[in-house]
Amino acid sequence: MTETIFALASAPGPAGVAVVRIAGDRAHDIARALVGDLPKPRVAARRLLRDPNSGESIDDALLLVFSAPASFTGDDVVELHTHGGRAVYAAIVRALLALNARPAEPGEFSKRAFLAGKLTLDQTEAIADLVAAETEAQRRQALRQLGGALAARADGWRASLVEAMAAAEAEIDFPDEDLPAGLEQRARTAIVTLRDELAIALEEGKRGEALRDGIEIAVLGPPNAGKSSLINYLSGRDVAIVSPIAGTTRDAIEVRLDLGGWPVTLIDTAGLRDSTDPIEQEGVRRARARAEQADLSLWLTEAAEAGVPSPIPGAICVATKTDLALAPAGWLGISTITGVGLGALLATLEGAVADILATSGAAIPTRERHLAAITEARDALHRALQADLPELMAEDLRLAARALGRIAGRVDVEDVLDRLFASFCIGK
Ligand SMILES: Nc1nc2c(ncn2[C@@H]2O[C@H](COP(=O)(O)OP(=O)(O)OP(=O)(O)O)[C@@H](O)[C@H]2O)c(=O)[nH]1
Ligand SMILES: [K+]
Ligand SMILES: [Mg+2]
Repeated sequence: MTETIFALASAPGPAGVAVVRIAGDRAHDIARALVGDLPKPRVAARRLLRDPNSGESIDDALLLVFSAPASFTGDDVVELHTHGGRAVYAAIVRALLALNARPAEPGEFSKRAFLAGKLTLDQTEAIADLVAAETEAQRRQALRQLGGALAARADGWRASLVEAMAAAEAEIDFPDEDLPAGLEQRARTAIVTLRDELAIALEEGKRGEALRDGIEIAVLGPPNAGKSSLINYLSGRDVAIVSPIAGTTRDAIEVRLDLGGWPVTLIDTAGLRDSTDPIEQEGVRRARARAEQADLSLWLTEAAEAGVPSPIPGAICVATKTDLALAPAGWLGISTITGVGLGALLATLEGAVADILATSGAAIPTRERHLAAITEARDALHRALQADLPELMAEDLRLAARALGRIAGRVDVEDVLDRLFASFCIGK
């Protein structure tokens, strides 16, 4: 018996269409109380939605019915495609509450889908990532994971452990027998290969995680270098105050950008200089702190004064205001007034970001949770190779398999479920 839950599956209106999802054992009965007879499963039909108590019409809607187990959550599901007005939704909520359906908790639909075996745990995470994806690269990564690529890879790792485990178990069960020569060696080779593959996956996973979060680029330089002008130019908006007064920017200002498909946060900062103004000093302190956290830094200096090398190690050096003076050799020259050099700057940034984020396109780990499981497995394999008793080796191999099983949610799921799904939005 599953409780019947409901939620708005689309963004809150006003909108052309809103989708209300109802799932649970009484979903079909509840829908019948709202519309009368139900269409066949998976065949859309137009119905008048009525309040079951007053009989008053609520909306002219499209109805989609799914029967357990052939639905997203695995139980009976009804989708109401209504007009996307707030009052329409409010009236539907009143009717559903009166029919004893309950508002869904965040992530509850996905959680049910996982518990019904419709999706692996990492696939449910991929849904959350796909919903949150802002750029092409993020969308592709989430879609790969939704397709089950990561779960399949983790299952492959577990499968390759089986041979090693069988060898260790054989030594435990038949300690005095002549086991086939090379059995132990084969097991060791399998463990070493897997351990190295996990180490690579961990490296890739850092990129996978970074792609979910986006790359931070700090824009640094002396006062009046044109930092805020560049931020405004690249974002196409007037996000930061620009003025001829040195020390205009105080707080770090963040702008999210889609840089050729890569998610990037540009950070405008206070011009770096020694100042006696305590507020400006605080701005300079914040600028330096952000520069240290950032994945990439741009060092901007007016072309007329760009002889001095950048004090920020590894920064991309940009000479500004090239409409007034020539950029020195080795510096990227830009002018936000004429637009000269900005295409080249964007291309340079895109290349640098791609260097940080580009992955093999394979099923890479994307979350801290995945990385923790892989780290645990790698460490267990490392211990297994050092074990001098087959019992100890077998135990470490079991621990490694268990850790890898956690990625897709095949083992030990209870402790992660509530935390994971609570971070989803309602209706997912
Ligand atoms: N000629 C010319 N002037 C520019 C250019 N870019 C910015 N400026 C001017 O330079 C002055 C300073 O620009 P800002 O963008 O405020 O410089 P900033 O580096 O953010 O300055 P602080 O926030 O004070 O550190 C403004 O008067 C801008 O209009 C450019 O490409 N050419
Ligand atoms: K300024
Ligand atoms: Mg500024």
